[in-house]
Amino acid sequence: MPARPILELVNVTKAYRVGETVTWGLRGLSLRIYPGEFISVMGPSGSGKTTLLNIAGLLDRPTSGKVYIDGLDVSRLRDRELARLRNKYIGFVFQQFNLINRLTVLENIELPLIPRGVPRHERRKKAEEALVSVGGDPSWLPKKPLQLSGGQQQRVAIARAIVGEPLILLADEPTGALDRRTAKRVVNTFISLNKRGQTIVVVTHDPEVANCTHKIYMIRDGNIVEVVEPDISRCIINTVR
Ligand SMILES: Nc1ncnc2c1ncn2[C@@H]1O[C@H](COP(=O)(O)OP(=O)(O)OP(=O)(O)O)[C@@H](O)[C@H]1O
Repeated sequence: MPARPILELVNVTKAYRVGETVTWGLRGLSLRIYPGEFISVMGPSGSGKTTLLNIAGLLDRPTSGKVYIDGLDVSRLRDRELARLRNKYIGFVFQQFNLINRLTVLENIELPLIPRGVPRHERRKKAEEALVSVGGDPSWLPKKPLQLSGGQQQRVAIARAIVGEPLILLADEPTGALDRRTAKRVVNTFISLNKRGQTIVVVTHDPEVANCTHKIYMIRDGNIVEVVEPDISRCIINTVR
């Protein structure tokens, strides 16, 4: 295992204040993720999984504690610097697809490549490759997201997350909206991305998805309570159902 984690959370808390009420999303969580790892996070509803991904993905800041990306303390960075790091390091698949409905599928997928100055024809090629690799069809490219089914939209969102070859892919319930056959394809995509070195963190309620990863972090009340060894024979791609 390389010495330096690609992502490290140290004693991270997150408090949500609504009026007088404070809800704790995370309560002093620490976590290290090394390059090439493929991990999953499971836990009951409200345990802090989405909060964890938002903080790890630099979409939100902790109330206290430290977040390091590739050894860099991101706590003091301004929003613009955070956004730059996010574009370079992180691909995000959201529970709700979060596609931009007035843009075409192609325009959605190529978005992360625009700040990097990738020429138009190359953006198109990479976008098409990313879409096909997650089981999508090139005929979707000129369409608007709302002309596609929910499962198709989620595949577009995954294509957008991987098109820029991020160092870390963070996925929040990536198969939740997909039928089983499509879910298998998406998990296969994650597995082959990981084999090519992609670091992946997947939040999932589905044990058949978690069992395809290398390590399962169980989270409860804003903290990791257990690390479980997956059973690969119970990975969705190895089940006949
Ligand atoms: N924006 C917010 N404002 C107030 N409380 C919030 C906010 N976001 C999350 N919380 C609270 O923080 C805690 C953790 O929420 P989080 O969404 O991270 O859980 P989760 O494990 O992802 O849940 P689920 O599986 O239902 O998506 C919950 O008690 C939740 O109500």
